Amino acid sequence: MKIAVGSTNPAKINAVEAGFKLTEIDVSVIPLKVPSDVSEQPFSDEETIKGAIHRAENCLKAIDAQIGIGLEGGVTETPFGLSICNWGALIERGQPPIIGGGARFILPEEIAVRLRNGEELGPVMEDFSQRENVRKKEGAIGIFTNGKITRDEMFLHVMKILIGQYEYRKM
Ligand SMILES: O=P(O)(O)OP(=O)(O)OP(=O)(O)OC[C@H]1O[C@@H](n2cnc3c(O)ncnc32)[C@H](O)[C@@H]1O
Ligand SMILES: [Mg+2]
Repeated sequence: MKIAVGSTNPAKINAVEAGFKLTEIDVSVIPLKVPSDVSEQPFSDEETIKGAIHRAENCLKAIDAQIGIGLEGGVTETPFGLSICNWGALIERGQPPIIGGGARFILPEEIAVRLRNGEELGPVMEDFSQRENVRKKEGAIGIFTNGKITRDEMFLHVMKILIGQYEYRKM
């Protein structure tokens, strides 16, 4: 089965491949650079979910895959500080989107301040950690959890939530 993923970020692609490896479904995963049609740095759950859905929809418009997947990273304000939020959408052609979210934590205030001033988390994390391509590797979550949970592990969890719901719908 052809599965199109609306990203070329290896942290996301690895998670999609690892997610389907846990199933009986034989897939070929096709990474596609498609627009999310939301801001580069989504700033609410709503905007982040929209980004994930748009990526999945735009995949299905771009090629003849049976399933489109969108994974989107964002942040959202809470009474306790700015939280990371990550959302995924799995769309089977002709069906409504299946949606699921990822693990969260509150960002240190020095990072949050920079995002509220319009910077993007990816570059801020590179600057803060003095490491390159953080968003494609461990991610902010990897750095601030001391490597306990990396960005691809977090997205793998999202993929399990999506694929599990997809299987449940088929039962
Ligand atoms: O190529 P794409 O698929 O766009 O992958 P991305 O890394 O840019 O990921 P998103 O667009 O989904 O994430 C939105 C923004 O948040 C950043 N971001 C999200 N989670 C992150 C994390 O864990 N570590 C570093 N940057 C992160 C990312 O760089 C973007 O600025
Ligand atoms: Mg991006």
